[in-house]
Amino acid sequence: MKVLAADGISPKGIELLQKEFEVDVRDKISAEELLEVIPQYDALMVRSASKVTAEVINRAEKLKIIGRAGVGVDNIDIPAATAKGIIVINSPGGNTIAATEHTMAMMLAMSRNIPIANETMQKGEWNRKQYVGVELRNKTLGVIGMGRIGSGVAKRAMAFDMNVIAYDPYINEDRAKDLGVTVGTLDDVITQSDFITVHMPLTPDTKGMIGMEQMKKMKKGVRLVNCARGGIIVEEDLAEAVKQGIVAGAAIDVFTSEPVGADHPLVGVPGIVLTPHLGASTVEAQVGVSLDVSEGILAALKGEPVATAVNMAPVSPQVMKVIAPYLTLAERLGGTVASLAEAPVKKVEVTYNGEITEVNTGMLTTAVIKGLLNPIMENDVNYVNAPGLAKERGIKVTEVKKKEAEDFANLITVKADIGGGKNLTVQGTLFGSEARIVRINKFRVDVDPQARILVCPHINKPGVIGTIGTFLGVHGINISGMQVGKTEVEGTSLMVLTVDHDIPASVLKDVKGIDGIIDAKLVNFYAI
Ligand SMILES: NC(=O)C1=CN([C@@H]2O[C@H](COP(=O)(O)OP(=O)(O)OC[C@H]3O[C@@H](n4cnc5c(N)ncnc54)[C@H](O)[C@@H]3O)[C@@H](O)[C@H]2O)C=CC1
Ligand SMILES: O=C(O)C(=O)COP(=O)(O)O
Repeated sequence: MKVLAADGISPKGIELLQKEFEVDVRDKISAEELLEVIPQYDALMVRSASKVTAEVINRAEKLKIIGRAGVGVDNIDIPAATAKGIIVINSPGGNTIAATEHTMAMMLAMSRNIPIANETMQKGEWNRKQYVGVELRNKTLGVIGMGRIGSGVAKRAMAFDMNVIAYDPYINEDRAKDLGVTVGTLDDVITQSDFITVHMPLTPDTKGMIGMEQMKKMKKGVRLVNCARGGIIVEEDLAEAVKQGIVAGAAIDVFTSEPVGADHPLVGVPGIVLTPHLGASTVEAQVGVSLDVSEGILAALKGEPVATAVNMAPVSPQVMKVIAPYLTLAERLGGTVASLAEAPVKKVEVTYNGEITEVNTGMLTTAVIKGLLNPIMENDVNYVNAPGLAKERGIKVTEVKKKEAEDFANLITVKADIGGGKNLTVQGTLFGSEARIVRINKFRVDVDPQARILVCPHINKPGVIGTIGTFLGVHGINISGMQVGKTEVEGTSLMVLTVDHDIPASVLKDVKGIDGIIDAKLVNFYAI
């Protein structure tokens, strides 16, 4: 498989990927070049420079994952990627400290005139009078967006004896209060702050959130910081507000369109400190994001789920720890149902019993669907596209949780409605770390869901098992394991044979014709 690492990704993660894949490193790649080369690649790694548009995504032929070595994914067309079943991952925490510290650096640089003082001194001037600054102590800092970076900035600002007031419509107020932050409305932050810093993603809601109207309501002498995304503060309005003295100063790291040249409205305005999107540019952050995303790509290309996927329901590391051992089991239960079903599945009910019910099992249900659809779909089914594909095919998926354990400490039951009043049920559990199918319909079994199994309900009479063994032997198919499941239904049993070779359709048809065999279905776990 081939990976394209664009935009100057740290070599640390690339080295990790090179152990398994061919990696092409293109630190600078134009939009045209990206469009031209993308069909070759299975994975793409970017920072903020490359724009992964719908056109790029639709041009891709093999692309399975886009890794953003950083936080903001506004340069990636997520709906287009999701529609194509392409996983998009980022590194939500890899550059938090870097961006937090850069925000503090920008606030201090702006309030103490450091950039201009340095610039003039480098020219041989000694201007002490001209560059009198302001202190942070006892000032109010308004933080808009109290996520990872916003909280980090608030914490550090308090160490500078600033009062912090925050606005975030999705904030956990207890957490903010624990930090010692006052929670207010957007208007409170705008009217009460001496410094305002923004730390939210660029969305239709946040775009242009701070324009001339808001700036006119701000305190005299207010200073603004944007180390989040260009466009949250309207650039032309900010330039004008600083020129007119409505805003005393600004420190800006990010721009609506990057890179920025001398013609940008914020360039050359006295009182505005600019950096060329350096928030994440520390050695430590770049190693961190590169490793995070490379590990995610390695996992995704092996078909494993990635907790940092942004186009899937998020899964916390704590939940992931609980559910990870069950993912393969869930997928194989889904695959078993697909292989045993005589008619298209209309509804799937996934029931969880035992301790596992204490966490969000959404990803396990997605794993069941992935397993159910993979054997029957032309294209790869993954954690991103599985729910949408099930919906498209009209398969209704429900989840049931029952705290009480049944015969096993934890149990997953997949019940499929295959129409005509018929259901198919497969149950599985973990014995230690080993997956086991413990029931198929009414038959209690103990099957290792590996390789290939032949599932044969049959009449419980002498000779049936021997006949099938001999028949498969004649066709060169070796049996390496066998189980006979009990049932309350008198006179019938279920034989599950682990076979070392594929069974051609014609042989399978003849197996069904053996006296006493009710049915014969092959479950090929290699295809699930
Ligand atoms: N300059 C740089 O190099 C870097 C910039 N960033 C940018 O910083 C921003 C924040 O990053 P993180 O703190 O890691 O993200 P985060 O996801 O932890 O926090 C974002 C916060 O914004 C809040 N939010 C969303 N909509 C809002 C609204 N309408 N009004 C107020 N708050 C709103 C969310 O509730 C959340 O708490 C992102 O845009 C990211 O791209 C991140 C890293 C480096
Ligand atoms: O992580 C983010 O959101 C950033 O803005 C960092 O961008 P970069 O990777 O430095 O181009």
